[in-house]
Amino acid sequence: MSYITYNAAKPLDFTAIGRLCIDLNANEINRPMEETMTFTKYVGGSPANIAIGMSRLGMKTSFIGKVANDQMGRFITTYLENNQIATSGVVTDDSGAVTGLAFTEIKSPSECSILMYRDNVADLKLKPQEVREELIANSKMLLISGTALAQSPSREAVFLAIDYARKHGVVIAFDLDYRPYTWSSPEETAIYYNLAAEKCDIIMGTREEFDNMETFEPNPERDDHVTAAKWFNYSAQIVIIKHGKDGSIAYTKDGASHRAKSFPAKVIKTFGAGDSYAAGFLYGSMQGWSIEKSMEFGSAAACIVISSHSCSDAMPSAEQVQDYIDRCNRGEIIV
Ligand SMILES: Nc1ncnc2c1ncn2[C@@H]1O[C@H](COP(=O)(O)OP(=O)(O)O)[C@@H](O)[C@H]1O
Ligand SMILES: O=C(O)C[C@@H](O)[C@H](O)C(=O)COP(=O)(O)O
Repeated sequence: MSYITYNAAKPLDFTAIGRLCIDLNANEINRPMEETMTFTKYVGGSPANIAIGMSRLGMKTSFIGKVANDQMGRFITTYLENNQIATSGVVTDDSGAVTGLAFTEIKSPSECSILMYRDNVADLKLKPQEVREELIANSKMLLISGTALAQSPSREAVFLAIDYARKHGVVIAFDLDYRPYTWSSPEETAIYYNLAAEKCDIIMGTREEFDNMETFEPNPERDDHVTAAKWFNYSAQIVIIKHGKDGSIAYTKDGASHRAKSFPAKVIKTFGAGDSYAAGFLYGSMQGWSIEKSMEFGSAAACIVISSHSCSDAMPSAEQVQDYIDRCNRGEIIV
């Protein structure tokens, strides 16, 4: 059972709204950033990574966002176009805003962190009037991402996109994607995350990300079941709580829970796991696969990305993901 019905008449499979940024991933790995001298540039930002993942998996994909009017902004737009992602919804800032940067530190395969430069970033300047209704109306799924709710006018742009999606029968997926930068208080974070989550069909996040939403409804045991149950009183059909290497649990509106183990992986760095998992899972859901099969696909896609240097550029094709699953099942991936 797949739990979600997509409108097959819509020409676009997937539209994401939110940040388009740059990742600068440390080339000299297994050391602190203080000792890192060179970085490789990739397109980044969680919703951008997920859109690239969906496109690599063969989904007709478009993006709604804002880029800086500079070399980095043009690099991002060109990369999306080269990856068959429609950019008619990507507007260029005219206020002198800059491109958000995420420098990544890879101290060890399990000790990774991100140093973000996000003052006056173009992605948070997306205005409601720049959100093209027809792009959303023509999509089977809209993906929103929590960081875009951190500031106005991007916050209002995302809420308008949600309204358009609901008006036109578009499935809404919410990747919580919590980045502390640009949020001003735990209360502000919880209020806007909750307001958005109420309207979404699929909600995905890590345990820590869901904790941030529970400021006003403490869940002292950090019980996944308690967390998920709340959302079935609103619009949610599926709530996924991710636990890194320990796998993930999907709760569904019928009261069932579905667990996915992680696959073995030769990990280079852990970031990018969530974005590739999201792309793999959402792809499976759009194929009408069971929750378990979709989660398995997401988990294997995550392994491919965390075994690679980049997030966006390493997003796999469906054949690569299936091959990874087959190799794991044959015991060929030994960590
Ligand atoms: N070290 C790991 N080894 C294998 N799979 C992993 C590992 N870390 C994450 N994953 C896979 O990626 C999924 C998402 O990872 P997680 O770390 O929970 O999300 P995020 O990157 O958003 O923090 C997990 O459910 C798991 O399937
Ligand atoms: O989200 C960002 O702005 C940075 C990402 O591009 C980054 O590479 C990353 O951290 C991915 O996040 P994750 O998939 O949740 O680990």
